[in-house]
Parts: sequence; C-alpha cells; structure tokens
Amino acid sequence: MNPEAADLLRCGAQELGIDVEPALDRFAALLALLQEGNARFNLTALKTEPDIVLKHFVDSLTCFGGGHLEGAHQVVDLGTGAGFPTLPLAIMRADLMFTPVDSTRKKVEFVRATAEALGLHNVRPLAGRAETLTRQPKHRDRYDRVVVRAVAALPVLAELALPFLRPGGLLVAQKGPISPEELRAGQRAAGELGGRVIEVEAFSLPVLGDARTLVVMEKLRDTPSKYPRREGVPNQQPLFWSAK
Ligand SMILES: C[S@@+](CC[C@H](N)C(=O)[O-])C[C@H]1O[C@@H](n2cnc3c(N)ncnc32)[C@H](O)[C@@H]1O
Repeated sequence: MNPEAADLLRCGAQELGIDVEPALDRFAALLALLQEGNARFNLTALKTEPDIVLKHFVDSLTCFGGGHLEGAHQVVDLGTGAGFPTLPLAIMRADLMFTPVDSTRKKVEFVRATAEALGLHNVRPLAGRAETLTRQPKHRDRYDRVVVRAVAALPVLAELALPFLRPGGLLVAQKGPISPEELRAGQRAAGELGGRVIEVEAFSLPVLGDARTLVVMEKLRDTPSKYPRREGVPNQQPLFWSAK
C-alpha cells in the first residue's frame, strides 16, 4: 500500500473512531490480493489504491456505527461479493464470526482464499443464494446479525436477510441515500417478515463525504414459512414496492 493510501485509511478510520494502525499490514495484504484478483478476473469496479481504501475498506468499517456489532456474534454478510464488508470487519474484530454468503462461486472462492492468506480464522464463506440457504434448518433463524452492503432495496433485503436471524437478531444494512418510498416499503416488509426497523441513521463517508444511511432492523419473531419466496422473486417483485 502506498503511503498516501495508508494515510487515507488511517484518517478515514480515525473519523469513525477506529485505530487501524495495528492492522495496517493486513489491510495492505488485502489490497494487494484484491489488485491481483482484479488482474485475473473482474472482481470489483474499484481499481486505484485510494478508491479501494476509502470506498471498500473505510466504507465497510462504517458498519460498526451505532455499536450494533458489539459482542461475540455470528454474522452473515449477505451478498459479500469480493468480501465486503466482511474482510475489513473481520480484520478489526476477531471475536465476530463471519459467514460471507454469495451466489457467485468464484467470488466466494476468492473470499475463502483471501481470508486464509490473511490468517483470518473468523471467516467461513458460503456459496449459494439467500433464498435457498435460508430454507435449510442450519441457516434459518440461527444468526445474531446480518450485515449487507450494496445488494438490493430495503424490502428485498428484509426478505433475504431476516430469515437468517434468530428472534432478537439484527440486520445492519449499509446503504447510500434512501427515498421515503423505499424506507416505507422496507418498514412494511420488515413487519410482514417478523421484524421492524429500529434505526435509520444518515451519515457521510469519511474523507469523501458521500451520503450513506445505516438502516437497522430487529427480528421480533420467526419469519413466516412462505418467506423468502423462490429464487429471484424477492428482487423481481419487492414486497410493498413497485418503484424498483
Ligand atoms: C453489488 S455486489 C455487492 C458486493 C459487496 N457486498 C460490496 O459491497 O462490495 C452484490 C452481490 O450480491 C450477490 N447477491 C445478490 N443477490 C443474492 C442472493 N439472493 N443471494 C446471495 N447473493 C446474492 C451478488 O452475487 C453480488 O456479488
């Protein structure tokens, strides 16, 4: 990692109240592995060191906002892609056990190999679609937390994520700006799926100032067995929302 990128990571994380100094070597190794992965196949759209550091690493660390990940939780990362937010969060918190999930096997293999190379023992990637995995008893109503970044609209996230959670568990969704319509649909979908929205926090991404929103849903009771609907339907026909 070049010195400018290292400074951006330090400053960005500091704005979030996080000291990355002890983890800089691991972040540098992650950066190198991502760039190597990008050279082999198109892993992420972000290619430059400042972009990767701010828009992947620091952006992922904003999931710690609000303290919803405090404690030794079992955490699903729904639609992890190249490992975000899992990998930065797992680097900073060995007490959190992550299950990054993605439907694209090649991405899951990248996350598995990268976690191994970084010596992260708290990352156990899983290939598959959320709609199918949450039909398996070992993944339904089981996890303490679901984190998600850049995957789908709120009502879709509610349908894909809440079935993973035990009652009392939380979905922490890191998103860009959300419209009142999307929020309303997310609230209604959460209710239908056995949960409720407990927090909506607008904030700015450190250094760059891009608008972000952290939406937290709590699961109150078991999700009705008809959810999630079959593969692809949650995204094609989001609950309570026609304006995709
Ligand atoms: C835009 S990428 C975001 C990746 C990562 N979370 C990030 O912030 O960089 C969305 C990812 O979600 C995965 N995905 C979408 N729907 C899914 C589903 N129903 N089950 C599992 N993975 C899904 C896709 O394969 C893709 O890798």
